Amino acid sequence: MRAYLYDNLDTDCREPHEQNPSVPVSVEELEASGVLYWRLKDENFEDQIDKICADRNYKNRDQITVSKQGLGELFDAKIKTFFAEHLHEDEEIRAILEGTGYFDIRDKQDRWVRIKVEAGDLIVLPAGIYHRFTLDSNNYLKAMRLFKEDPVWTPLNRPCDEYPYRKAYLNVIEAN
Ligand SMILES: CSCCC(=O)C(=O)O
Ligand SMILES: [Fe+2]
Repeated sequence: MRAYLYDNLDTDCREPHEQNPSVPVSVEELEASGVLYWRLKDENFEDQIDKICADRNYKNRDQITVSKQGLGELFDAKIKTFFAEHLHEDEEIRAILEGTGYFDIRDKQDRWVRIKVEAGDLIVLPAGIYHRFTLDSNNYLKAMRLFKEDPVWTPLNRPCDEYPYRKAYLNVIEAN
């Protein structure tokens, strides 16, 4: 995983969009915005996932393959929804199984931070954080999705900041 400030250029979102010179963002800075990261080793991958699920009370899991083949005729619409800035009332938890892609999060200074993920990365986006997702130019990512409850997966788009979990998120971030 690598994170850096997004260049905010209006070009294809699948390009790296890394500022020049690059402004790296550390795991600690991501944590300050409530984003958690684990690097899972290849051996006993599932055991590591099971331990994180037990520690963080994640009860359900499924898989998603974000590709033309994986999503079929839903692909274009899903890609558009994923890249539309949104938040959830629950954590967004993804263990990357294959491929690569980008999660963009709005940090606590409201800057776009691009998080490049690859197989072996596990990322947790906190409830209430504004984020978006895109594939990169490889156009393929397979991820395990973990959930505290049964997923009622409701991406809620900006600019409404009145959501209770947005307020709760901001309170937690301000408290840090
Ligand atoms: C790899 S799926 C991530 C896309 C997303 O933000 C979502 O599921 O809401
Ligand atoms: Fe999301």
